[in-house]
This record gives sequence, C-alpha cells and structure tokens, in this order.
Amino acid sequence: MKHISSSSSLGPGGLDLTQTFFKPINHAASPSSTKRNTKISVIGVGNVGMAIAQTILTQDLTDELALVDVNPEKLRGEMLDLQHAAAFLPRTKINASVDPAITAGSDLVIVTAGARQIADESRLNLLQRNVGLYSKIIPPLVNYSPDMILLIVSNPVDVLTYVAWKLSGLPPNRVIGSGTNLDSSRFRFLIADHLDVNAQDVQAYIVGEHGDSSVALWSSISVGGVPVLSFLEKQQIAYEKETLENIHKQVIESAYEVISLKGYTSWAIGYSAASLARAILRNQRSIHPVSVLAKGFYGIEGGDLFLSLPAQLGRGGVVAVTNVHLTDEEESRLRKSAETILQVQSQLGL
Ligand SMILES: NC(=O)C1=CN([C@@H]2O[C@H](COP(=O)(O)OP(=O)(O)OC[C@H]3O[C@@H](n4cnc5c(N)ncnc54)[C@H](O)[C@@H]3O)[C@@H](O)[C@H]2O)C=CC1
Ligand SMILES: CC(=O)C(=O)O
Repeated sequence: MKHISSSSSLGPGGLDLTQTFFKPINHAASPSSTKRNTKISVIGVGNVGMAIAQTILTQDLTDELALVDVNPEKLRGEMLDLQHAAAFLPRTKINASVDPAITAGSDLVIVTAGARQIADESRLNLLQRNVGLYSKIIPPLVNYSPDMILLIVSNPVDVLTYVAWKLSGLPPNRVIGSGTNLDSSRFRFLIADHLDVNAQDVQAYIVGEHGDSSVALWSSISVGGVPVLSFLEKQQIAYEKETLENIHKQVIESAYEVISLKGYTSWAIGYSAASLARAILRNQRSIHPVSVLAKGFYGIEGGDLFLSLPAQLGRGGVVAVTNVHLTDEEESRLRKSAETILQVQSQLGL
C-alpha cells in the first residue's frame, strides 16, 4: 500500500539534488551522528490525535512522527498542514499512511482512534464500539513495533488499556493508559486558581478511573511543598469537606462541560500525552498518575484491571508504582472505582 510520504530526495521538477547540493566530507562519524533516532506514531488523527501530534512537534520530542488513520484525505491534509510548519519547528520527519506498516520501529505508539462522547454521554458508553476497533488496530501495531511502549488514549481509557494489553501480548509495564494524568492537571489548575498560585507548584493527584468514579487524593496535596490539609489543621483554619468535594466534582464535570461547549476536548489531552511521551522517551523517571495494571496495589484485588495510580515512567515504560499513604476513605473509594471498571470489563468476555 502506498504511503503518503513526507519527503523525497527529488527537488522541484524531479531533480535529484542530494548528490550535487552538498560536497561530502570524509571523517569519523561524530557522536551526534550516531545517536539513535526516536520514532513516535499516533493512531487516529482526529481532534485528540492532532493535538497530541502538534504538542509533540512543538516540544521537540521525536525525530520521526508517523500518523495513521482510516480516512486518507483527512490524513494527508493533516500531514501536509503540519509539514508546512517545518520552518517554525524543530526538525521532525513526518509521514502518514492508512497502512500501519508506516509505524514500523516505533519507540512509542499513541492510540487515539475511536468514537468519542457526545454531550452528557459517559466514557464507558463508548466501550463496545471502541473494543471492536481495537481488535483490528492493536495486533498489527505490535507486529511492526515489538519493542514499543503503547500509550492508550481512546475512551474508556482504563478498560481499553486492559483490552490493548490483552490483544498486544506486551508486558504490562509497556502498556499504559493516559488515565487521570489529565484529571490531575484539571485538579491542579482548580486548586491553583482557588489559591492564586502556579499550578506547577501544586502537587495533587486524581487516581482511579478516568471518569465518574475517579478519586481525589486530598490527604497528599501540597502547595510549594507544604501539605495543605495538615497546614490548615495546624493553623486551626476551618474548611468544609463540601468545598473539597465540589472541587473534585468540577474535575469530573470538566470533560462534560468542554464537550457540551466545543464538541470535544483536545488541547489539555494533547499536553497531557506529550508530558507522558517526554517522561518515557527521555527516561525522566518522573511520577504521573496513569493507568497501569493495578491488581495488588492499595488493596485492589479481584482480577486484572488497569486504573490510574501515581507511577514512575521511564524508557522501559512503567518503572514503579508509588506506595503513598492513603486514608481509609481514599483507599475505599479507590477500591470502588476498581470494582466499577471490573464490572464493565466483565461484559467483554476477554
Ligand atoms: N483519555 C483521555 O483523557 C481523552 C480521551 N479522548 C478520547 O479520544 C478518542 C478520540 O477523540 P477525538 O480525536 O475527539 O475523536 P475524532 O472523531 O475527532 O477522531 C477519531 C479519529 O479516529 C480515526 N479512526 C477511526 N477508526 C480508525 C482506525 N481503525 N485506525 C485509525 N484511525 C481510525 C477516525 O478516522 C478519526 O480521525 C475518543 O475515544 C475520545 O473519547 C478524548 C479526550 C481525552
Ligand atoms: C474526553 C475526556 O476523556 C476528557 O477530556 O477527559
């Protein structure tokens, strides 16, 4: 199948300039010329896939970017539109094809293909449609890039990460769902907005399902290194539990609100996925709340499932899961979130 290729050695008019434009020099290869290229593939070039692709390019996270979609016109249009920004971006080779062979040798494959919610529709409602799609999408990706890290974004992301893990046969550390990395950013934004501080100074995690049963870890929130709840208690500053619940409720409602206003969410998940790509490809060993195989952590039992826990990410994918202290209430909410996911998963018969 023909690839919608980005570059060729032929200049305008079919003239091969590569041999005449430069004079070769003979010297030992410099260390930089032997550096291994990195390759990211994005599957699905809809709102989310393109927001991720665009963020990856502006943040200079890869040498090669391969785009795949089933809609050839949209795909070629998106590829050309990105290529036309080449003069303003770090150099990245961009290719696109309806054939997943274009992804061969990827270090990271990000899957965004699939149905999305309409206003007021739950993410879990997308399951049957997107599982069908995944059974076609995932196996060839693994054949073409057996060493990849697979990052799942399509919804419902936790169950689809489990499905992708099952279909791929990859070890669990190399299959990750974007999970509540996005919800946690929304949470940090809301807290920062409340306190009029920089969201990057707010350490706060949402864990569990990327969806309605997510869990806010209030007990471990800190701002500028100061644990917020114990600070309030020590200072005898009264706060209503309801205020906290309302902030978490706003996080849960964020996606519904944006979808009802603009039809889809895209920019925040673009930055969220790019932050995960950076952690993985640059071996940052940074901690992100992402969807990982959760059985055995925080008292979660009863079957294999993926949900978000604060996990350390590096070149091998998930390096470790943190063992932070949760209150009894947080742990019990997390287990309920796990039960919700397991219940949905049980309908799949995988
Ligand atoms: N995990 C998260 O935090 C978030 C997840 N999402 C999810 O991301 C997914 C994509 O959302 P949008 O980009 O807004 O949808 P969209 O409808 O704009 O794009 C979906 C794309 O997938 C393509 N596609 C369909 N079947 C394909 C296949 N077999 N192979 C390759 N491409 C295929 C379509 O042609 C389309 O271009 C949805 O499931 C949505 O719910 C959206 C926002 C955040
Ligand atoms: C759509 C979705 O999952 C989100 O924006 O959180």
